Amino acid sequence: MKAVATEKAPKALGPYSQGYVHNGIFCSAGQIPINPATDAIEAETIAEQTEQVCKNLAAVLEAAGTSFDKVLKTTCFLSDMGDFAAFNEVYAKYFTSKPARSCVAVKTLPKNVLCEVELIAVVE
Ligand SMILES: C=C(N)C(=O)O
Repeated sequence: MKAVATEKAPKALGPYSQGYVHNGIFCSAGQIPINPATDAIEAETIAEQTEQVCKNLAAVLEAAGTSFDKVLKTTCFLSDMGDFAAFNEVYAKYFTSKPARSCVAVKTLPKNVLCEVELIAVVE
């Protein structure tokens, strides 16, 4: 089992890793829209926050030796299901292979962000 760690994605906010690879499978931690260069949340709108989340996921996927086209499943957390359409618009640009997905609205997310996404991908 190998922990994934990259400075191109935000540091963990608590007792967890950015992800783990085991037996050809990568499981990521949930990514929220922190800019890893500044450790700050600069993105404001759901579109901007989704874009930052996807950039962070790109970084952990790369560090794990895989990519968006190898993603099997994502889990998406929104703080407001009213953001569903705007979230999907940005999400669809990155997840072009349309992996399996669950999307739920939750009461609050860490740092009061609007969205968080975690994923499972194949590492070949
Ligand atoms: C942001 C997270 N992934 C967390 O707090 O677990």
